Amino acid sequence: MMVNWNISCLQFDVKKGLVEENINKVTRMIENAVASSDKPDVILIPEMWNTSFIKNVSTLAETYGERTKQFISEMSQKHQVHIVAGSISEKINGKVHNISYVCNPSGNFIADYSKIHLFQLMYEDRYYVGGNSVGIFELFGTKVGMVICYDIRFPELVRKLALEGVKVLFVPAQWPDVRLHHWRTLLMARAIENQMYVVACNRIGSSGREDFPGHSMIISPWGEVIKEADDKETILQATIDLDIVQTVRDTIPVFEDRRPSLY
Ligand SMILES: O=C(O)CCC(=O)C(=O)O
Repeated sequence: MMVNWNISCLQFDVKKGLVEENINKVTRMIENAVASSDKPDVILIPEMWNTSFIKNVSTLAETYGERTKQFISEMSQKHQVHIVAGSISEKINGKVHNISYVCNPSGNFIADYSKIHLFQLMYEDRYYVGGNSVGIFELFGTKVGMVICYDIRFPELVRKLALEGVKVLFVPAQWPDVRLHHWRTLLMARAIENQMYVVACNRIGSSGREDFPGHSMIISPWGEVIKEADDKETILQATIDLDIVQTVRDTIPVFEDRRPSLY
């Protein structure tokens, strides 16, 4: 089992509907990340990173789902890195999902997760269907989980992942500036209450009336912010030590002290 993992979050301005431009950006950022002295073992990219949220989502989902997956598979293999590929729109049985794929260095997809909670405030529920299963998979022999953006408002979901043994939570997002304090607070709370690492990658820039603040974060199981980006394009890098999860869980044994029969 590998204990120390190098993680890189690619924080950038996702261009609405401009798939090739976004793919080129991610290509360059992955090349830069793997060329650094802390070559990542895992790369995380933001929610809906290839098209952003667009009106004609159904057409683009059809056209670019496979194209995008092929690209991720090639990049993972070429650079020998795991990629937690944010999310994309993909049409499955005629319905569009906000779905993330995890690819290993052999170029094989080892997991997917379709966003469970759709964000009504931005009409996501009009264009997408929600997923029906939680996102749990293994990296280097350790259980990890994934939720997407709005999902972090649902503590029950992340607690369920923790109870199933998840030690690291990946969170791709397009979280707006006006609720930046919710983003930071909720991510820290999920890390503290579940005593797990939280690795969250947000976008920057603007789309329509929405501004995005970045502030991608890597948070320890003790709730400390190990690294936090500002609102500029960046590769947010940190090494996480998986042994710390058990140390924190032994220090304050919340999982032993829970009394689920009462709540
Ligand atoms: O919950 C929020 O405030 C933002 C969620 C969101 O923008 C999304 O899930 O796309």
